[in-house]
Amino acid sequence: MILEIPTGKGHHINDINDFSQTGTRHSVENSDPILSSLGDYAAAARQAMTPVAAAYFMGGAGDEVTLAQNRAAYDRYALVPRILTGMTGGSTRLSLLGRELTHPILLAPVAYQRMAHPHGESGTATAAAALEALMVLSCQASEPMEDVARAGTTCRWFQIYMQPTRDATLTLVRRAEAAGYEAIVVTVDAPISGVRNREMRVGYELPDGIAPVNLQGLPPPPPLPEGGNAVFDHFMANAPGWADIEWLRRQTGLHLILKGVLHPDDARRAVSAGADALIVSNHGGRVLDTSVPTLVQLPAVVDAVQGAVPVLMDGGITRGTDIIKARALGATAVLIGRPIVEALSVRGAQGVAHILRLLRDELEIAMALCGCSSLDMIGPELLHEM
Ligand SMILES: Cc1cc2nc3c(=O)[nH]c(=O)nc-3n(C[C@H](O)[C@H](O)[C@H](O)COP(=O)(O)O)c2cc1C
Ligand SMILES: CCCCCCC(=O)C(=O)O
Repeated sequence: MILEIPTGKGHHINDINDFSQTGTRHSVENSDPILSSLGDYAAAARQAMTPVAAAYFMGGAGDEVTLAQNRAAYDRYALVPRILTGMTGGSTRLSLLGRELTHPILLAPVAYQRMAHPHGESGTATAAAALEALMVLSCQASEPMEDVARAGTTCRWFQIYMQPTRDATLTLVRRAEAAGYEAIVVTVDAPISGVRNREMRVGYELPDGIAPVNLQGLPPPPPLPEGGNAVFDHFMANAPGWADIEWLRRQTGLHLILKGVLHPDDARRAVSAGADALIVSNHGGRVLDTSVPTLVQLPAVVDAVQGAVPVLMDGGITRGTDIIKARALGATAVLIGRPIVEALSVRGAQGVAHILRLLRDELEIAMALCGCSSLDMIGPELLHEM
């Protein structure tokens, strides 16, 4: 399936072989094997990416236990489908923070997408808009947030890490407001990078020409004091706390979403602090290895917030049936991370559009086969825990 996607820049993306200045090691021709699942794209991405880019985009922290278990958690549940339910008027529609969405598949914030392909975040945004998928842009994007917002009308959530100073955080938020973003997603599970052994083994560093352009000009962390501890006195010297979330809540009228919530007590605290939604996430197993798989922890967070705010989740989603299972355990919507950059590296924006189409199709087919004509019909009674 070849998709022609308007880039928003007056031409169509058809040159999938322009791999200059990226972490992609060879071109992928249109005649390459048919890619029919997100797993097929992951396998193709292993060939398409340089070892350095693959270590960054596909790796996790430590022994990658959480990375593997995020995915394995879906296989612990079998589906118990219902029959003869009728599907008239069926759809995957939902409402989320005042927006009507045609399906519950969001694009997670993923940094440095131009390292995967020159189409970068703008290409992803174009594909997301074509497939009506809400996209979250990383503050560590390799393109200016204003350009990406222009490239795709569904790129409307902006992710931030709390910066070393409140002024710097506000600078990002004000830019996002001005660019038309509707939500600030604050990632709270990575005040410091995890132990990325896979990256260390290949000597990972950003290639020339790829940079976190939206952070340029903002103050770096304070220097390491003489005799100080690198973790506590340098990287974590200005680590954010709940007071900073409450402060940020007062600074902006945009929706405020906390990403990286796993403990039910933190979920309750986030709601009290004014969060409009939560994302159950362990950063795709990239930060604290052996942290709990997200699907395992999702029900506790859903139970803790008692419907006060929508609970989204990410981690390991590659199949429509995964989305059904997440939804059955209380997720309003899901996000995908690695599949975006895997598809991008293989076929640029066309690849991203294709995996979104594949996942939407799989979700619709799985719903139909489970006897669910709407997302609201998906409940825990569909699951058998093995
Ligand atoms: C290469 C890469 C870069 C990421 N960059 C960010 C980021 O800048 N901000 C953020 O909040 N999460 C980031 N994440 C985490 C994702 O948003 C998401 O939580 C995770 O990828 C979901 O798991 P999945 O990859 O199994 O779908 C990144 C993930 C990957 C794989
Ligand atoms: C302090 C953690 C920075 C990580 C930046 C990008 C990211 O979230 C990821 O690679 O994962």
